[in-house]
Amino acid sequence: MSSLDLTDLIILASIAVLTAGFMVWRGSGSSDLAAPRPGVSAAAAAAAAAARPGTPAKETAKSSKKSLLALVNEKPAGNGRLIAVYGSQTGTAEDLAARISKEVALSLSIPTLVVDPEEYDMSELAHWPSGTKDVFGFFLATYGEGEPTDNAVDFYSWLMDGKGTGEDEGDEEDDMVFESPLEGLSFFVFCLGNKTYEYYNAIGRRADLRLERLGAKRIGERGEGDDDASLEEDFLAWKPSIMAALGSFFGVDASAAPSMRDRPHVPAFEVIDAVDPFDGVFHGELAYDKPRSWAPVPGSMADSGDFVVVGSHKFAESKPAGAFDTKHPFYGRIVASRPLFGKIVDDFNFADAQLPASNPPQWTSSGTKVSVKRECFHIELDLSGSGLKYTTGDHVGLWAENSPAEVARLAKVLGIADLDRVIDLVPHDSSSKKPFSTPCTLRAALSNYVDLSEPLKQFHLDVLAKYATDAAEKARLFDLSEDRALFIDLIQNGRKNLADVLEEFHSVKLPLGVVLTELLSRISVRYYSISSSSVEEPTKVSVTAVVVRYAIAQASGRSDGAKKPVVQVKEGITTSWLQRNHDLSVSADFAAKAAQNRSSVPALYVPLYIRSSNFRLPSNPAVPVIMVGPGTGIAPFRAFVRERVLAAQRGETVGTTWLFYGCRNKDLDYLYREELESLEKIVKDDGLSIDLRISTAFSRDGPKKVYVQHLVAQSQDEIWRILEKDRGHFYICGDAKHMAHDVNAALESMAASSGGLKPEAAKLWLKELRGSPRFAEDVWS
Ligand SMILES: Cc1cc2nc3c(=O)[nH]c(=O)nc-3n(C[C@H](O)[C@H](O)[C@H](O)COP(=O)(O)O)c2cc1C
Repeated sequence: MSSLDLTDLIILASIAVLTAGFMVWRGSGSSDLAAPRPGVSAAAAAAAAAARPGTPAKETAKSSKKSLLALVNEKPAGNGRLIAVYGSQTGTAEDLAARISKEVALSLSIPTLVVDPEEYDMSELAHWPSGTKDVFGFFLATYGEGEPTDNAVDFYSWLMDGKGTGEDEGDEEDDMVFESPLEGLSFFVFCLGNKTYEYYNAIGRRADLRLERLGAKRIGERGEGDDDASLEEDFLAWKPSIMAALGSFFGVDASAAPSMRDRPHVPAFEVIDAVDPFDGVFHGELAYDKPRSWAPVPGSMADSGDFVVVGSHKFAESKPAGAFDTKHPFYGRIVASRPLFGKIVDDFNFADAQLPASNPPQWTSSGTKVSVKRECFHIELDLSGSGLKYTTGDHVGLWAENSPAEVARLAKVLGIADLDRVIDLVPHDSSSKKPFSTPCTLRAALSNYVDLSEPLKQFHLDVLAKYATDAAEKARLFDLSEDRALFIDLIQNGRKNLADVLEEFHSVKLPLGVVLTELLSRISVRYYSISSSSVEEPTKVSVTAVVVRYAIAQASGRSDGAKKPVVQVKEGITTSWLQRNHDLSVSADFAAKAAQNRSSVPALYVPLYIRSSNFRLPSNPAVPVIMVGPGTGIAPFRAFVRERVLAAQRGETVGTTWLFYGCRNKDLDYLYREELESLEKIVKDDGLSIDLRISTAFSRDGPKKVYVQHLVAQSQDEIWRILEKDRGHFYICGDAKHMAHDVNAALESMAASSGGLKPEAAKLWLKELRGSPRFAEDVWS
């Protein structure tokens, strides 16, 4: 097997995960505090209490949004403010909004506020008083087919049609329905998107134009970030222009501010020993007002065929009433789990790097070669008791946990001796919201609340420099924070996280508050295409996940560092956590462990949420379907195929059900092979009324690489007939950048050769098909 470059690997390994997520902890935290412990000042305790988010997020969802206009009165009048609004799913837009705000506060000494539009009544923008000299900065990500993020849906819909119905696209006639034009508003926009998607940065662009048309005053050029190339680079290139525009808007000369090196760092939060809370301590639960207690209930889990059935106890939560949502995930139990790959590795060659003396368990090495284990799991999660429902084709969101090994590594470099210490957070500025539920143990904070796997950004190096006690280390960290090429070479290319850098720079002594709230971001939700059918298994969802795992060479960041880079294996936070859950579920002593009553979240109970999608089977099973889903792109199609075979077993007439699947080797990574072959056999043996076809492409089994788009091209006459004559449906799931792009190209050339259309007409045909309900894509890049 040849070696892969990092981009290939990340694409391969992240297949089936649709990253998304947001504001997990907003609205959590108890409003009650017991008397302070000795050693904790009453002021600190009061500040900690004040920082608890007051309004539970659920209430927000019930349209009791906070008044945006109330913010006008909250801060003393002066030079105005920057109010940074973010539409974010996986946290990038939120992070950029916070970074600009911090820089404006530091360089321009202008007060700032970061606003989640889901929490506020954004329609009050129409009444924003022009005398405030405030600026609104909108950081808006685009998803799906040009859609806003979940937390920006209401705001965007209001902005586009003035009514909040989202039915219009912000046309001129919609201007009329606005209660008043937005003349009082000054604004700028930064768009977050990815060029591989058809609707690149659609939301930010539309919002920018619409704000202007409604009379708002744009104070600086729109920024556009492309996640396919480097969103961070785009942001850094845009930032100076917007800082200059903000400086002139506020009438502040930023060049008069002290240089970054000379500015002291002011921690956003301080960590204190927790005030004894009578409500208890959070042990990693997400987004609840109070810590939860868990009690085992008798009875064993149902057997599920040939799957491994895990444990025999079920825990009931002392659960919060009401519906679950992304801010209040349900804890579902992993009830079955099985590996899907044979013995398979990815090889990496490091000609001039140093391999560690002992190999971690997931890899072997010989000479200059490192072989990393590839793993893929089918994992089933129990929804019973939650009231959560799903439809085949939906996504399930999961919130992962950091690995205990990574927690221990970071604890060691930070000098944390007691991970069971119960802590609370005290904000520097009383309006700052705590990023996660407290009081909690340090173990919970480092395991469940902050993401230890994320590579550091360049501005983090400036913070580290300020806490370095050794002069040479300090100077080097400042250099790394200022010299982009040096940073890319020595930090970014090695995807170094906080522990990696702290292991090199020993003199950095970081306050815990800075670590937990500024250098590490919260663990965000990752969405997976559900691979079970809701008709067949209404109270269980399954995911199909490849573990993200790769070897990387890390060059030393120190000025006096070793010449040879050191090889390290990195793992994705969510998929490696799924793998650990799998290992635990099959471990011999698990049942005994699971039987213990626990105050923390019991093992194998995972926070989850169902997100509905437009990826749907036709309601009439007689309508033919063609599905293209290589790798873990097969996930929703496993469900589609099972559901259609079930319909045939129930006596219904089912149309052509044609799956195009591709992977490397038939015997190693053909996902659900046995299951699919057995379904084909059932169809044949029982004479079911379904035309089930499975076409496979194995890229590494033969002399020539064969991919799904080649199979589509080979069958183009038949596919053309199914789509045009039989009005069949066409689905694609998997990698957006290469596979989906190539399959679309194959469809266009099919329209020309099988359909006899001229090139322009073939283009138009594809465009119309893509815009019709007979076409759906569930893709990621
Ligand atoms: C499932 C998925 C769908 C996406 N759809 C689009 C899209 O239609 N247009 C676009 O420009 N970017 C799209 N993106 C890219 C995101 O907008 C981009 O990664 C952005 O940085 C995410 O910001 P956030 O972390 O704040 O949510 C998509 C990303 C994912 C994971």
